[in-house]
Amino acid sequence: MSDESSIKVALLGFGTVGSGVYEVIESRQNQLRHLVGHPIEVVAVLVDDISKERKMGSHVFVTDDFQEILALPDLDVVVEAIVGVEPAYTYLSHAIDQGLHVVTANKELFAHKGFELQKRAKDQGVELKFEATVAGGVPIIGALTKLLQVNQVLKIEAILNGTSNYILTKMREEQISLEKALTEAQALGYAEANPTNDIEGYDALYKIMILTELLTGRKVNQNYVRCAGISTISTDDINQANLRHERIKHVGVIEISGEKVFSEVSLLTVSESHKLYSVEGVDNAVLVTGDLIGELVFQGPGAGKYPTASVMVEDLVDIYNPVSKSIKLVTKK
Ligand SMILES: NC(=O)C1=CN([C@@H]2O[C@H](COP(=O)(O)OP(=O)(O)OC[C@H]3O[C@@H](n4cnc5c(N)ncnc54)[C@H](OP(=O)(O)O)[C@@H]3O)[C@@H](O)[C@H]2O)C=CC1
Ligand SMILES: N[C@@H](CC=O)C(=O)O
Repeated sequence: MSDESSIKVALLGFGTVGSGVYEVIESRQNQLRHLVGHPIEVVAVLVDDISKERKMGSHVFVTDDFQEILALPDLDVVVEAIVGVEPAYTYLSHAIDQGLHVVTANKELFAHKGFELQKRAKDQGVELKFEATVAGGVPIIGALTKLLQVNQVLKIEAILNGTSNYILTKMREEQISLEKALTEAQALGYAEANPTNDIEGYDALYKIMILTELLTGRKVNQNYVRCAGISTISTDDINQANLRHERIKHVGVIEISGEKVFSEVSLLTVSESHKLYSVEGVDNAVLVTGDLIGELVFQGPGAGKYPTASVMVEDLVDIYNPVSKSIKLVTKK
């Protein structure tokens, strides 16, 4: 790539997340150019239904055929925000085999095929970034992989589904039904295309699988992780807990002791002294216990257009940013 040429990006998906990534890239051109030394340009978008009206520049090539994306000349990166394991796995495998870098937000895909994709990317010498797959806008993958490399992570306790936390908060604060709160979460762009994944706990389960794999280096079988969602919770349950100064939270846990690893997603009733008690609305929070550092808390928006686009564009910059790639220790004279 010459100094003048742009970094060419294809977006897979133009829903809540994909359109957010597009808008951030468009609106932060100067900053991105400064960070990576080149303009970043979205040249193509893959969607399911090409007849839908989209807010994007007329120069962007829109298609429902992934082969047309792969055939584009000089493409550098594929940013994926579509839904489910397939066809995303096939698309990203082909992209990697063609030498393209990949940024993904697709947790269902990454929980089931992250291992295979990472091996493929390593073999091809391309970058595969997946910060957006866990905890929305909270950069927990980067924190665990870049900032906690020396620590032994012993435990993670986390609220990982923004939609469930939003629903539980609204049910308590406004005494509305789960269904009504879910409709609001969908309108705000927090929920999955199939919201069963949120309220039955699968979305948080995928995130726990990804974190467990990251920490242990071992592939996780979904069937070995117990998973419960919030679908059975009523306002009555929430009010009963409230009377005891407790809150019901949807929590994923990972405990690591030597070779033993325990992971699960369940409902937890927490008292006021618990760090997850005051994590409200769409926020996620990840409590990390490291053997050297003790307990750390990472908290922030766990879903939504711009928080998710934020971490994806940071991932994109991280692939190219010459500063982060070339930090060297300076010897004092
Ligand atoms: N919403 C959020 O807060 C977060 C979502 N994610 C993940 O990001 C991904 C996208 O989520 P979100 O933007 O909310 O979902 P949306 O349903 O809003 O958007 C999905 C997009 O993908 C396109 N699409 C779906 N299936 C296909 C397919 N087979 N081929 C081509 N295009 C397809 C849709 O096309 P069309 O527009 O034509 O329907 C749409 O543009 C998911 O994997 C989700 O789990 C991750 C973190 C946060
Ligand atoms: N539906 C998910 C979106 C982000 O991962 C959630 O609510 O957390």
